[in-house]
Amino acid sequence: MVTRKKSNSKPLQILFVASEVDGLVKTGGLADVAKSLPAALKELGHDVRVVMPLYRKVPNGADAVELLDTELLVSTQPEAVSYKVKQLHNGDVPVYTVDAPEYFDRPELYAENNEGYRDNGERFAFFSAAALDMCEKLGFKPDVVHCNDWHTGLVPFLLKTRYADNAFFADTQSVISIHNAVFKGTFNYDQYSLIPELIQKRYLQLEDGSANISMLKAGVAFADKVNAVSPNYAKELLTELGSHGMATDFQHRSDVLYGIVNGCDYGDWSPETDPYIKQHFKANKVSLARGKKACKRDLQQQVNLPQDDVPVYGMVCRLTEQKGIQYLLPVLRDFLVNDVQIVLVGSGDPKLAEALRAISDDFSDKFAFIEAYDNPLAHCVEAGSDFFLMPSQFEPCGLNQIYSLAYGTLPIVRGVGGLKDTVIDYDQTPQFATGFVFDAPTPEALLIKMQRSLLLYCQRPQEFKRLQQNAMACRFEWKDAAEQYLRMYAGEEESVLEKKQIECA
Ligand SMILES: Nc1ncnc2c1ncn2[C@@H]1O[C@H](COP(=O)(O)OP(=O)(O)O[C@H]2O[C@H](CO)[C@@H](O)[C@H](O)[C@H]2O)[C@@H](O)[C@H]1O
Repeated sequence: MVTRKKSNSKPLQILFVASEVDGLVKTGGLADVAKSLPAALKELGHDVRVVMPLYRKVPNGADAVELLDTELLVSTQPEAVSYKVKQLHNGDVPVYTVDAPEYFDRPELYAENNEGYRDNGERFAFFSAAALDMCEKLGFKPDVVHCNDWHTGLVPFLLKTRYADNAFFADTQSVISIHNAVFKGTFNYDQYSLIPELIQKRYLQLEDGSANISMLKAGVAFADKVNAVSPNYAKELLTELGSHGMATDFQHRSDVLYGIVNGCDYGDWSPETDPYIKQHFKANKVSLARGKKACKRDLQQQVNLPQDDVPVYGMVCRLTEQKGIQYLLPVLRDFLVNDVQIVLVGSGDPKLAEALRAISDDFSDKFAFIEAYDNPLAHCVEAGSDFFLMPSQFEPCGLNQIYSLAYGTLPIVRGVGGLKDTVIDYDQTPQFATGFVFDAPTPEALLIKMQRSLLLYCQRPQEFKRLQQNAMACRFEWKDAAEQYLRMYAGEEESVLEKKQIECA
C-alpha cells in the first residue's frame, strides 16, 4: 500500500535550472521544454524562475539587468571565481543568466566544428555550483530545484553534500528531468576542482571509468525525484537495452522514477496562427485541403522542388544516429523511385550530411536536403508535408512528431520512448490512428511503413484525411504536463514502479 503526502496548495517557489532556453538560445528539444514548462507552472500560480548561462549568443545579454556581482568561493581553491547574475525575461518568466565570461563568452554553447569544448565539465560544474550559490545572495529560497540533463546533474549532489546542513535549503527538494541519457556528462576528475566534495570522498557509483565522473549519474543518484520525459522512456531506462548503460543507476531510483510526456506549445506550433506558414488552416476538410496545398507549394518553392501534386515527406532533426538517419539512408533511393518528394532539414554529423547530400544530388527533383538549423523552415516543413519521418533509434519524448500531429502531418515513427506514447499506429488501431509506428530497428521495417503510407495517400484519400483529422484532434497541453509535475513534486504522482504494479495487478 503506497501512502501519499497530501498536496500543499500554497504557491511553490521553483528554480528551473537549464543549459538552454528557447526564446533566448536553443540547440534542441531541451530548450523548448525549458521555455514552456516554467511558463505553464507560472500560469498555474507558482513563482518560477529559470537560471541558465549567459552565452555570447543570448540576444540582449548586454541589456540584462545586473542583480549580483559576486564570487563563488570554494574551500579548497586559492582563488574564487567571479561571476555576475543578470536578469532577463522570457515571456512572463524571469530568467537569471549566470555571466562568467571565461566559461560562457564563446561562439557556441557546447561545441565548435562538432567537437565539444575541452573544459565542458568544468564549465557546467561551475554553472551548477553558481545556480545554488546565487539563491541565498538573491534571497530566493526554492521549494523545488528542477534540474535538466547532465549539465545540471551536480546540483542535486551539491544540495546533499555542500548544502546538507545549510538552513537556507533545509526545505528544498531536487528533481532531475532526463531529456537524453545518452549524454552522461562524463569528465576526468581534474575538471571538478570547483566541486572538491566529489574528490575528497570517492563516489564509486558516479564513476564512468576509473578516472571519470558522470554528472548525469550524480543527478540521478542524488536527486529526490527523477523523471523521464515520457512514461515509456522511463520504463526503457530500467532496462539494459534502453538505458544507455545506466540501468543500475535508474533501477536504484525506481521508487522515485516518473515519466511525464512533454507538451506542445500551441502558441508557437499551430496551423491556425503560425506566422511562418503560407496559409493558416483548421481541421475541417475544406480548410485543411486548401491550407495544406498552399503550404506544400510554398515548401516546394522554398527548397527548390517541382510544385507537383505528390505526397511530401518531411524530416527535421539534429543529424545524429539517435534520429535514425542510418535506417533511412539504405532505403532512401528505393523509396525515391516512387512519385514522392522528401524534404530533410538537419545539421550535425558531417558524415551523415555527406551521405544525404550525395542522394539529393542524384535525386535533385525529389529529395531536398537542407543542411541547416532553420526554425522558420522547420515550421514550413511541418505545415507543407503530408507525412513526417521520425525513425529514431531511441527517443526520450520527441517534439516534432507532436508538432506534426497538430499540422495534420502524419508521423511515421519507430515505437520507442515517447514516440510510442504519442503516435497511434494505423495498422494496429485503424479507428483511432494518427500515424504509422514500426518496431524493428531496421531500414526494411521503416520502408514497409513508408510504402504503407504512400498506398494510403494514393488509394484511400478519404481515409488519409480521416487520419489527419484524428491527428489534429490530439492535444498535448503543457498545462496538463505542468499539473503532473506539480503532483510529482507533491509526492502524489505514481512512479513508474507503482504504475507497473497496477498494470500487473
Ligand atoms: N535543423 C533544424 N532546424 C530547425 N529546428 C530544428 C532542427 N533540428 C531540430 N530542431 C528543433 O529542435 C527541437 C528538437 O526537439 P526533439 O524533441 O525532437 O529532439 P532533441 O533530440 O533535440 O531533444 C531531446 O529533448 C527533448 C525534450 O525533452 C525530447 O523530446 C527528445 O526526445 C530528446 O532527444 C524541435 O523543436 C525541432 O523543431
